[in-house]
Amino acid sequence: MTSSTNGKYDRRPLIAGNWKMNLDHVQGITLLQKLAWTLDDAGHDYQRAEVAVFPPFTDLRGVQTLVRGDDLQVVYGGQDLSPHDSGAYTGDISGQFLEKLGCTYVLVGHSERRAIHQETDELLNSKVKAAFRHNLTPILCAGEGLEVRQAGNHVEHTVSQLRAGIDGLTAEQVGQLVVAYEPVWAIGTGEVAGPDDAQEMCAALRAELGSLYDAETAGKVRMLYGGSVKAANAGAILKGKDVDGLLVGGASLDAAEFASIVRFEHLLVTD
Ligand SMILES: O=C(CO)COP(=O)(O)O
Repeated sequence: MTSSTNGKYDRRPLIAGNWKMNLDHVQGITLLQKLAWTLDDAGHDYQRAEVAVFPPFTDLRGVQTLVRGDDLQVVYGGQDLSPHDSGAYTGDISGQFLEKLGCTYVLVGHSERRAIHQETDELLNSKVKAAFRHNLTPILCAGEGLEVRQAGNHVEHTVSQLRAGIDGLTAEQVGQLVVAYEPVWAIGTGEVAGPDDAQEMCAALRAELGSLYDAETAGKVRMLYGGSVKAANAGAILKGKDVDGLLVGGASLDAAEFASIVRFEHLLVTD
């Protein structure tokens, strides 16, 4: 991925910051303001690389107000959503509410949701469908743990998570999807999958979509890599031709670091 037009298909690079359970709504606004200023000062062209943040739910209203008030081009989304639209689901958040708050995206199936909350592929499939019902673009996360990687079954494992997550979607929906490959062993550990690993998996995921749907549909899907991404390694990972962006955790909490990931020179090459 070296441009905003990846060959025949227009896959605008997406650099996404997952804040996880960090930053209260005041801290969140401060970070977003700083990020926007830094990117503006650098003359960032959002058409060349889209920038998204995923704050905690309690920050979203403040983020919406700031984005609207200051006319920011940064987009945002929820870190999760309920498979249901409303009702007696204490503690859950409906896609309907996220849509009302101006969210563009929603993360589905982050490995921390899969591991800590035991979310199954079947549940995640209903969350993906709930996202589409509320005009949110799901970012479906998939990736293997260390044991699976060591056994050499990482491609099969991750591809099967993707297959289960998109069960029953139309080709039109799949074409809008974003998929994030996040190897669990590389999240928050400082271990990064090598650029070749990221490319191998993104290509395998795309190939699977090609065989389940068709090449044109698969060619539209943006594939992100996530796991210990920093400004120092972002460029090498983004060189993979099937890697269309990054899902950044820890480094997205530092405005300057995240802005330099967004601004990595490879994103700015014109073709
Ligand atoms: O889980 C991640 C993003 O969703 C990756 O987190 P880190 O970048 O902190 O490893």
